[in-house]
Amino acid sequence: MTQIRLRNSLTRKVEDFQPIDPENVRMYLCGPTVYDRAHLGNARPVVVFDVLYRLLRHVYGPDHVTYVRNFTDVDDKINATALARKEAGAEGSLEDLIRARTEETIGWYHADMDALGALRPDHEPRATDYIGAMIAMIEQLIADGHAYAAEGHVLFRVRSYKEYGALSGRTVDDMIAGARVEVAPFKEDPMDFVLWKPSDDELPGWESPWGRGRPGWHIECSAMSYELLGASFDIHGGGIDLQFPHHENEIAQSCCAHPEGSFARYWLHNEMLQVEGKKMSKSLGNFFTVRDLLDGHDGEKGIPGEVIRFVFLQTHYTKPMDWTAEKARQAEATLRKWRALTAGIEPAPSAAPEVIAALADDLNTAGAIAALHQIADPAVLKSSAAMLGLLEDAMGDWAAAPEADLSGLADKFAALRENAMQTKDFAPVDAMKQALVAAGVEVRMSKAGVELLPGPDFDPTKLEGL
Ligand SMILES: Nc1ncnc2c1ncn2[C@@H]1O[C@H](COP(=O)(O)OP(=O)(O)OP(=O)(O)O)[C@@H](O)[C@H]1O
Ligand SMILES: [Zn+2]
Repeated sequence: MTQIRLRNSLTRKVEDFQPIDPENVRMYLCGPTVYDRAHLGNARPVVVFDVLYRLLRHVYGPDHVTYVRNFTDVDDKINATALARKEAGAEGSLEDLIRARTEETIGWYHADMDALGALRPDHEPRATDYIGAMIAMIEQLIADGHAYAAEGHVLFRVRSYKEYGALSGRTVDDMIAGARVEVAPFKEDPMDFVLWKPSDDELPGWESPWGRGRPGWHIECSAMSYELLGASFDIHGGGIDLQFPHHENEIAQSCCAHPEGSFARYWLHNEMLQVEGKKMSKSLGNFFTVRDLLDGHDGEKGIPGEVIRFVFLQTHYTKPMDWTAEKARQAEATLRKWRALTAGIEPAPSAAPEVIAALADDLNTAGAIAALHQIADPAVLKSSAAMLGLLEDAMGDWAAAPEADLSGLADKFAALRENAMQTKDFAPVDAMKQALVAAGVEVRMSKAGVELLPGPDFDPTKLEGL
């Protein structure tokens, strides 16, 4: 059996991966807060952990891996978007608007991540379906002296858990000095964090022993992972931005509520997708959405999901990376070549050992791609690329359509339009526009000029004679 090695953030070492139960290898990934479209950075963990999921399924068998990725559908940012809609005159109760917003966002998320070739996890729990489990966990923590209720809140008593800080390698005192901890009069210690908080009538809330309220973010993952994977499981993943405080708090809650278990054994963190050296994030405003990239935006043409995936996989998940148009161009050229080579070919029964070996070496995806370049047999290329979620039929045959070069036609159309301005005879312009539209070309006219973009029904054969 292939020995997988993974860099464990807990020990800061690359270790042999030994599952608790090879019959059921269990992995949890922190999923999105569903208030808006995912940006490109949010897609990086999805692609990285999808590759790990594929590798685990390959090594242990597809029926012996359980992958859970949650949806955080209770959050102040979701409430704020729903409230803004209500204030803008949307109909329905705030609760209906919140539900509509989270449903819509989950739909977008699925469509976007499917387009990147990510397999759906085995479970995608929504936090609002696990409130009872969260309340039970909080009660246990209070009973054991790890948490206390105060003014409608419940707080985790950080000093009650000696190992706190082990994951991020910092002491509690260092953390207080470095972090923006919220000081509140009802806290025993500024480090203590919220497990439960009160909701006013305007906000979604659930009845609890501490009054009507809602859970804190960290307890959501602890409760959902416990319910679906148990007190001890194998791998916990997420972006490095979640290591502190989110993951540190998950560990504290889970290990204190379930001392019989060890919570996650291997912690994996992906580094950030950056824009000019800074994390792409909603709060910095330096983001573009996955959908923008897929569909095209600001005059740029759309990029196939497979190309986006390939670009991600060329950088090791532990390294920060930038998105560049040049990387996308090169990835597209490689994929077009490989897709032409493997079109209509049945994948070989197994993947090339060098590709598996690279992936088993702490997900060396760049090494696996380098190995793909060396494969001459198209059948083996196809089965090996599938380990990375590439060259699969499920991605559609986007590369089958010839690259459309519409710039010559755009120039011609612009010249016709120029001319019509003088002659006041717009019939030739209209005729050409109709022909372009009939060929599935989107015609955009502005003061700056004419732009022709191939639409979803683009058929280049219909352009002949233009
Ligand atoms: N720039 C990035 N690069 C890689 N992963 C990221 C980046 N930004 C967020 N993530 C990851 O995306 C996942 C979903 O996170 P979440 O929904 O909490 O993001 P968010 O709060 O919407 O993003 P932001 O950080 O932009 O506010 C997490 O695993 C997080 O680590
Ligand atoms: Zn989490």
